[in-house]
Amino acid sequence: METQIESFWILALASKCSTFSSQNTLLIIFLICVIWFSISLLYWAHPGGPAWGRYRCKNRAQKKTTSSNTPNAIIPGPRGFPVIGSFNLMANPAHRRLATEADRLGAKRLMAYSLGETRVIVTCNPDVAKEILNSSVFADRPVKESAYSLMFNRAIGFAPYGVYWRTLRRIAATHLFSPKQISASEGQRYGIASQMVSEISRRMSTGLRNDDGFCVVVRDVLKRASLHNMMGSVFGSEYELGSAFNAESDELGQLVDEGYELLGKLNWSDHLPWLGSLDLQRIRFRCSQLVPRVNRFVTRIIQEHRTKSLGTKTTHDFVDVLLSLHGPDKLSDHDMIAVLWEMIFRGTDTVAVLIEWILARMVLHPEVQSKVQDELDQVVGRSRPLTQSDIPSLVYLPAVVKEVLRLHPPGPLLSWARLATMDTVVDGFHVPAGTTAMVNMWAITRDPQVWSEPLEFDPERFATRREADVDFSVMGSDLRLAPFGSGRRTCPGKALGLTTVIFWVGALLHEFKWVGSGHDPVDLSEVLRLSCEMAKPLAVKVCPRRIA
Ligand code: HEM
Repeated sequence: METQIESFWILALASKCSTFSSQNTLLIIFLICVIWFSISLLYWAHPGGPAWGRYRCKNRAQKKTTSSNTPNAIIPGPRGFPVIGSFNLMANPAHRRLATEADRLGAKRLMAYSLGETRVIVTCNPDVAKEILNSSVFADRPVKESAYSLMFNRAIGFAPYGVYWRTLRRIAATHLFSPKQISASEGQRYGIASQMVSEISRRMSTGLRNDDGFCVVVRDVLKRASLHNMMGSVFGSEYELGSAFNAESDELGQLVDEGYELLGKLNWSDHLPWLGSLDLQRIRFRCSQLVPRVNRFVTRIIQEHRTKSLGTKTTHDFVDVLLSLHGPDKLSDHDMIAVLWEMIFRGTDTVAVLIEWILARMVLHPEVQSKVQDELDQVVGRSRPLTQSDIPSLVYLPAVVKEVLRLHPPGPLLSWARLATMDTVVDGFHVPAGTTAMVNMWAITRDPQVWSEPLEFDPERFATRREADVDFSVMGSDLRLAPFGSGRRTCPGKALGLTTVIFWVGALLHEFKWVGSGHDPVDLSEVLRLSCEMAKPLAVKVCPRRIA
């Protein structure tokens, strides 16, 4: 903006000049470039890089006219590159790069950096994380073009903090995520678990064959099971996992995959607005192709529910709930589509990604797997499948799930960042309104000052070692391990997600012994998309262990 104003004055002066020739035009363009370049360098010279430099230069000028009591210590951080800042830090896997940089600069408590024109702060410290996540100042999300294009600004995830967002959270908390609703969907979880067991057995006998015999790649089964589970709770639909062709769930699966890919990308034009019209990564184009397909799909489901509710429908899914709202809670069709689409979208990948990490760890640590299975044998016995009522009697299985959440949180940077809605102070530093704040949960859960032997996979730390750790809550009260976030924008689906993961993992470990495929050993490399997945899908062998 400043550069544009300066250019305007130079051009205005030049136009008054009688000797305005092509030679002078070149000189003026050269001068503009020099001025632009000098200003860029000036901004870039500040700790944290260009976006922080721009803010401080402007603010210094303002401070001369107003008196301010805010702390003026400078948050340490990398300068990155002129104009673009530290885009390199967001290259995959961003959580590792950010942690290494914070360590290098001694800025683990708070580090500032720039993504183009966006000021960002990130913490690798549980106390500072608490300060950020639990503050009402950070209850908003930064604008992300793909999220807005995909309608998430009218759903919970990206709705601005305010009455509309609060209404949606209340409706979802009452009708989808309440303990009553979660136990009402017990039968559905059980049914899908049995289907998974059959499907994995089928794939094991007919699946991929290598020198080592047959093996099964579980990701597809987990994702489809998770999608069916959400479609059941939200749309009331039921599908068979094994059925070779199911047009409806295939189509929704594709829509979710495409949305997941788009939302997980770092969009340059979110941070360099002057690139906006170019759509260099084709994100806007792909969103514009996806949204009409989502609209058509969800509108059809809503219409079917409208027609059915005119008849004698007894069961109530989340579409029925939204259609029954009245008064100020009533949603337009467009908003309803956004909310339903978000629930399917968010509930599918997180659960599947986490289960794949847990199974990978079980293959890598057979002694831990045996211990879970011994507990299952004691509590359930081998003559019947696991049921939800067995879960409260299990101690070691939840400890294993917590330990995997610690080492492989599906959202290592807590998926979606927060936005400062007003000037504030974090860890004694002034943080201006409009700053994006991130928590590096992955770095916190691997910090040797927070966890003893943090790189060891050791579920015992949550099972037997100290009483306090058996009761350790991963739901957001203790920021040493808060994989679902914390504060006002904490994950509303956390209880449903965790219940599903614990039950399905329990069922899969009760039914099968999981061993590595010699041909495709377990590879713990990560790739950070919207969630942090295994870069190489898990391929395993399973042996039935229960008496049929
Ligand atoms: C293992 C499972 C899951 C994990 C690890 C997870 C993780 C997260 C995280 C880290 C956040 C950001 C929290 C923050 O900013 O403090 C989040 C937000 C959210 N999650 Fe989950 N989640 C899971 C399951 C689910 C499920 C099953 C649903 C819904 C069906 C869901 C719906 C949402 C929504 C709507 C938000 C946005 C909340 C808001 O902005 O107010 N999540 N989740």
